Amino acid sequence: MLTQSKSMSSAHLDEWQRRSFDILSGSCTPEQTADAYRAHILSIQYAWANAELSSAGAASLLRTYSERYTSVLDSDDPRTGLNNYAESALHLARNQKNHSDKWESSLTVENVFNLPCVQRMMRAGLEDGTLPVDLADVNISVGGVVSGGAQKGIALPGSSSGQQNTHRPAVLSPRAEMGRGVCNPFNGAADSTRGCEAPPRPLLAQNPTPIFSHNDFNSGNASSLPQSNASYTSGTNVHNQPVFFSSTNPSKRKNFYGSGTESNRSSFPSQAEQEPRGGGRRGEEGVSTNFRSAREQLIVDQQKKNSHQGQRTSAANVATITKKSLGANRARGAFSKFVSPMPKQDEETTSEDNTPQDMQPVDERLKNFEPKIIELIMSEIMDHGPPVAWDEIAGLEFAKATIKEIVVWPMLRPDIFTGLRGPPKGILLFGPPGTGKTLIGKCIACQSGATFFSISASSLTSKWVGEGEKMVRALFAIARCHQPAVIFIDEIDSLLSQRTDGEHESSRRIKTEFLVQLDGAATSAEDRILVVGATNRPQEIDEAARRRLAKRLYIPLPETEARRQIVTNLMSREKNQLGADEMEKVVLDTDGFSGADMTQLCREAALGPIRSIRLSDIATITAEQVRPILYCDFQEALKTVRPSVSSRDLELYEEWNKTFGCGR
Ligand SMILES: Nc1ncnc2c1ncn2[C@@H]1O[C@H](COP(=O)(O)OP(=O)(O)OP(=O)(O)O)[C@@H](O)[C@H]1O
Ligand SMILES: [Mg+2]
Repeated sequence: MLTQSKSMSSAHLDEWQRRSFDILSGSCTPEQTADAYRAHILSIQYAWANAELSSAGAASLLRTYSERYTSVLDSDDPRTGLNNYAESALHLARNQKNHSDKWESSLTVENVFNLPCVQRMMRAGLEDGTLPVDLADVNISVGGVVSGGAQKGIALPGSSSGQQNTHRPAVLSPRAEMGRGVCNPFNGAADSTRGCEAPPRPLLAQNPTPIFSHNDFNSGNASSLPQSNASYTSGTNVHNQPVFFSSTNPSKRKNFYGSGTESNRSSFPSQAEQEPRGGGRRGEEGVSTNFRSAREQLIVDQQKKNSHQGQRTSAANVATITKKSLGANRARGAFSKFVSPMPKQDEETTSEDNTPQDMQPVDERLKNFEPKIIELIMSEIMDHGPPVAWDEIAGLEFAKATIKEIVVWPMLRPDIFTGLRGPPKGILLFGPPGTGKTLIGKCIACQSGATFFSISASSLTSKWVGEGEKMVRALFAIARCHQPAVIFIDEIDSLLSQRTDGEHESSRRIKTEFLVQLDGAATSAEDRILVVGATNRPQEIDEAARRRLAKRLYIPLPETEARRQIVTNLMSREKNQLGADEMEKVVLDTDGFSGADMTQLCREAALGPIRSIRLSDIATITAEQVRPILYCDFQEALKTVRPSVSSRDLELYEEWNKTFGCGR
């Protein structure tokens, strides 16, 4: 050995010698011996790789030490070997399920009779009156189902199905017939009409008979089987009298899965019925096994998957109906439920054509629009927010009456508001800031009963050329689908400002499209779409848009009465000691204030009692101990709150109203 490795480096040789000595000393455990041999093998490989050893020498050494190494590993003597192989093999055998466990013969009790050789034998038997193998003697075990061949509802050509209790087997032609013919071989022979009504008992488990093996049952009550040497001991053994079943009776098939009565158990389901039920088949036959063939399992899995998908799809459909899009129909305002901008798992469900459910247009008329655009527009629908009543809007009686006349009533009674009484298709609310234009829009949304689209100019603009026009088109198309509809465009001046030569092409095109759509909405008499625009810069609105927004209503600064109403409304919710004369003084002092300014003044005054509390008390004082709002608080507030609308601006509005407004 050492001579073979003469050329190995001295260091390796030293190691080699030490290991060899250890092995030979007999003091090593099998593990140490195996390790030493493995180190030997590595040394040989190393030496050969470094050309310290010839190939022939390396091969010889490797063979020798590999054999020794494996002999240590495989030896089942615990003193000299590790028995790795046996251990792992046994471990595998113990713990790992053998795939062959799941193998099932493709032969079934149905198809075995379709085999040409079987057919031949049966035909031969029919022709000469004898069978090469008497089916009565035949016990068939296929795929876990044992069947006495003569018991099958075998219908030979020419034989009638009514030939019950005859031992002569017939050719079982249709597959279903054969399946039907397979019966429990423990039937009582005397009552063949009952078919397989004998108490069920495990078949294969007790009598694993090879295919087409002859019965070796003891002869028993064979009187009813004159030509059969098959035997049975009632209730225990197979009796093989021929029994014919009518396989075409669907009720029988159903009964198989029915109440489990004896008669029900007598009929086996056809293959078509058996397969989807998977492993339950044999369980019902009495063999308690949960085994399913791979194909059965596949079918069950697919059914589960399909039904699950079906549920998901229907759930997604419901989601599509109830919640058309992300954010669509979303409640706005502080009290609305948060809707995540991220689509939920269920919402990502796609339909068969892989179109996300959410993205599917809900109306035929919208099919030309991209789902994303529809999505965006739908998200602008204002379903409900904090309700605003007409009474909450102080003053503005003429504007409110006009809006009721042309918005609310026609929406509620379209049958009356027809022809010349038909409402205008566009309204412009203009006036100084903070006078309640947006408030009116919210009130229309609540009170009109129409689908309310609250559109901001920014949602209709896009950096992509052409996208903005599509958005405008989609907006009107969707509004048509949701009639009656109100399209409220706050700050409409930013969308429909006058078209100039220097403006960007895309914004110009959006405007044009909007004007076209506005006209389109106006020309169609049936459409009940109202565009309500609000602006505090009416002079900037394009003249073409101005014409289309036929009813232009001035929303002025609140008059004395309106201011009183605002203050009264707001103070009624707070603890105050404002006398009537003091209230009057407040109202007179606030001439030129807008509704928003009045609100701001009241807020400021409401802070007066809090400011009067000493800093040390602020943490401990109860709400009841806070003093009521007094006139002096308003006086203080009036020092800081100023009207936001200048008289010069006011003149401009008045002027524009005189020129273009529809007010009196
Ligand atoms: N007529 C009013 N009656 C009661 N409150 C009003 C009235 N006008 C304004 N307000 C108060 O002012 C707030 C702002 O009003 P709103 O937003 O409707 O003004 P606007 O006319 O739309 O202003 P802008 O032109 O700046 O958009 C309202 O929330 C409301 O509290
Ligand atoms: Mg506004």
